[in-house]
Amino acid sequence: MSATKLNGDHKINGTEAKAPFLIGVAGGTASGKSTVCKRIMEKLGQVDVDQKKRQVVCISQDSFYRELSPSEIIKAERGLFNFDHPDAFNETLIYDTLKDVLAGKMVQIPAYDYRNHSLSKDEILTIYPADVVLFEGILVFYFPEVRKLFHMKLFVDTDSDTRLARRVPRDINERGRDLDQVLNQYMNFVKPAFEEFCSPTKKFADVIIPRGADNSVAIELIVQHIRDILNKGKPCGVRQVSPPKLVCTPNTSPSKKPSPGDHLFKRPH
Ligand SMILES: Nc1ncnc2c1ncn2[C@@H]1O[C@H](COP(=O)(O)OP(=O)(O)O)[C@@H](O)[C@H]1O
Ligand SMILES: O=c1ccn([C@@H]2O[C@H](COP(=O)(O)O)[C@@H](O)[C@H]2O)c(=O)[nH]1
Repeated sequence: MSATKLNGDHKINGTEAKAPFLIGVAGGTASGKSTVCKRIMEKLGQVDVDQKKRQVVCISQDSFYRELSPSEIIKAERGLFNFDHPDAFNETLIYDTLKDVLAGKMVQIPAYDYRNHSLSKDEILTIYPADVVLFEGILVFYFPEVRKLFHMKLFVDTDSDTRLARRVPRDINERGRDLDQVLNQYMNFVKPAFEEFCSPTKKFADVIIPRGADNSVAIELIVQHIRDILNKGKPCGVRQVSPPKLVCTPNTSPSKKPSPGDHLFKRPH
């Protein structure tokens, strides 16, 4: 799954691959994990940047659902497969992929096709080496070996009624489900698995974000912390990789007015 080609900042087959700062973002379904990641990327001026040049990238744990057998697919179509159990994920592939990411390698991962309960054969996402990698999903802190890889762990803590109220329209409108299927799956699998497997991982978080993306103060603090860590080059907590060498340089050149995406990180000369 990992590729050997590295982008311009790296030596192909060399030793100077960039080691990113790896952030895990966990939380219950529809808690706002993806939205929080998007806000972080926006605040770091990354959203409009070309994929190959992004300094902050995001990977979804959903790209690591394991392939289902034909009988499991039939169950899934009836809302009878437990996609919220740790066994639904390919733990080894998550670990190996994150190790490659930490080694500064480019990785290619399939998008997840929620309508067909399978990894997309057509949409392959290329994750180029970056300075900061966000890895988001319901069970990203569940597997101990995976958990140890993160430099920072965030848990998006949104009230379960709010999460259900968001999940129902999302699953119907974006994931091709009907109301009965969504509610049955929620009551039979999603809610019990959240309580058994996801919620207990909150204790591993460095930062808990109540109310998810609505919590702009928490997001701003996290973004500032990421900037500080990158500037200092000395992340605290688990350290398995060298920090990226970045300095925070707002573009204040008198000849050029700063514009929204025009800020934050610049490599030292
Ligand atoms: N703060 C918020 N206010 C309103 N809607 C939100 C908020 N955060 C997320 N949503 C919506 O809820 C749904 C789930 O959010 P998402 O970020 O995809 O959650 P997750 O990644 O945890 O599943 C999406 O439709 C999203 O637009
Ligand atoms: O085929 C599938 C795969 C996953 N799900 C549900 O998705 C959520 C995880 O995604 P979030 O974006 O974090 O909500 C999980 O609760 C699974 O139940 C699915 O329904 N079908």
